[in-house]
Amino acid sequence: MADSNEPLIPDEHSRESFELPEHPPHHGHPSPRSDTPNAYVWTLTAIAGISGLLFGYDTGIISSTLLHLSPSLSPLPGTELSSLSKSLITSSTSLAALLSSPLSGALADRHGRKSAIYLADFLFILGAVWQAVAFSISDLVIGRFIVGLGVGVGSGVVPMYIAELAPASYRGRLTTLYTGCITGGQLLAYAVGWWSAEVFSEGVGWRVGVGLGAVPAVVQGVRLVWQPESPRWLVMRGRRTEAREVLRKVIGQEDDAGLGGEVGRRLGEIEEGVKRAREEEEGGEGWLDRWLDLWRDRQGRRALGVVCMLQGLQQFCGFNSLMYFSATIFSLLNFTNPTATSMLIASTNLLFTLIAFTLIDRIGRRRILLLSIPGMIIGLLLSAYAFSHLDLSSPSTTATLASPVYTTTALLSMLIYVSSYALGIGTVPWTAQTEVFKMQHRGLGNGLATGVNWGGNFVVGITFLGMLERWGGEGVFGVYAVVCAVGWWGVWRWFGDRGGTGLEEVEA
Ligand SMILES: O[C@H]1[C@H](O)[C@@H](O)[C@H](O)[C@@H](O)[C@H]1O
Repeated sequence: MADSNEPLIPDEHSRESFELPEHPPHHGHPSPRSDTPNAYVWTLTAIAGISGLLFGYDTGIISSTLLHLSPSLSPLPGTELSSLSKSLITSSTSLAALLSSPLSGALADRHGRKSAIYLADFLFILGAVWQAVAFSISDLVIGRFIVGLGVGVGSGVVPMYIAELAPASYRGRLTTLYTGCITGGQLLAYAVGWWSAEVFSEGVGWRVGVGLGAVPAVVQGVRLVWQPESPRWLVMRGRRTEAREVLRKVIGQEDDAGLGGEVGRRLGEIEEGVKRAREEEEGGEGWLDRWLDLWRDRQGRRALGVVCMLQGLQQFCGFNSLMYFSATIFSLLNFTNPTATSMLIASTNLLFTLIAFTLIDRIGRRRILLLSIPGMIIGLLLSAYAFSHLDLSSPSTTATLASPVYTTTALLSMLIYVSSYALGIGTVPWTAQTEVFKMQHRGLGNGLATGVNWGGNFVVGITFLGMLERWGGEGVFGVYAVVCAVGWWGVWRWFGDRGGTGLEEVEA
């Protein structure tokens, strides 16, 4: 159990106190090695990160798409799409991601990380084309569902793939780059949605927007041919020579044939980890066996609980209500250009994710969360206060027009919330879930935690508008503030920090 006397923000140098509860102690200080990634590792990360870009693009494009569907897909000419249709179109993607992500880990363990990314690309392309040529709402829902299957597989596998290629002391930064790709994809989607609506006629612009999602998937699919498998997966499959070759390139040193150099040392660590994983594996290799094995293992169970808590907090804090509906909120608040204002939110998300990129390995995952979640709570409470003075029932009420102080406060408070979110909880769960599991549980654990993420995403997407109608902005943001406060306590109580340690040390 976590020591209740443990300092809230432990000394930077006492990384042992960041351990997961009841995690076996390290043998000595896990001094981070200064193994700066070379150009090859950056390139591999960038190519893998295209999956994150597609995740962001395909979830972000829906906000502008919803505004322009009516003439072409309305059941009757001149009618608007119903809220139910809009909700189905929006949340079919997260529902599909929820279904596919838990399976992605087993797939990646059995057929390799690369095969899973290929599958995701195929689904991204098929789904994009399907949406672009949709002639009914159900066509569009199916297209968005297919894309969602791809998003689920990609988000379950890519952070793990990046972490398995990354040098230990840069792992946080490189996996944060993945989140940077997601937030960049969201911003890109807003920009493309705006541009395509300006340039193309009604009924065509949104098709261009959704169809363009196929392009990055084609680029990634082609470039993936030259991408290596993860060295850990190769060792797991007994393909030692290939693993050695990948490590040689990743480390950027000539192979020392086991003469004590970095390549031999890293390969030895991985082999040791795989050996231990095999010894510990009680059951067979099937999905159910792995699940039972993870569940029976005390540390595995706890690791799963902690990363599911983090992924749950990332979603139930309500952030994606802004990603999906900020344009709607800003038009209700009578902003002259709601889309541009939404882009401000998306840009802030991207900017602060990039700042997190520079901080995460230096400050540590636990500390960055403990410092940033209070910022989210302040932003949400300020939002609740501002919304309690605003009337959302009609876009042009005089109450709204007469309250520039409150609309400005609402916008500023959202910016405080988004920037604090992006610094910590928007990023850390993706990194943490690649770090806390033993090798034999990693694929499954990642997949399950990603499933929790998408479950939360789905729930927030489907409930937000209803809650807003029923409780008003002050009620919804108040609830999200309570979730954050409980989450802060959960992080303080249960979350350790694995920054700077080799993935194999999880086995130790
Ligand atoms: O890490 C990402 C990122 O924070 C995105 O902006 C958000 O939309 C996703 O749900 C989340 O998983």
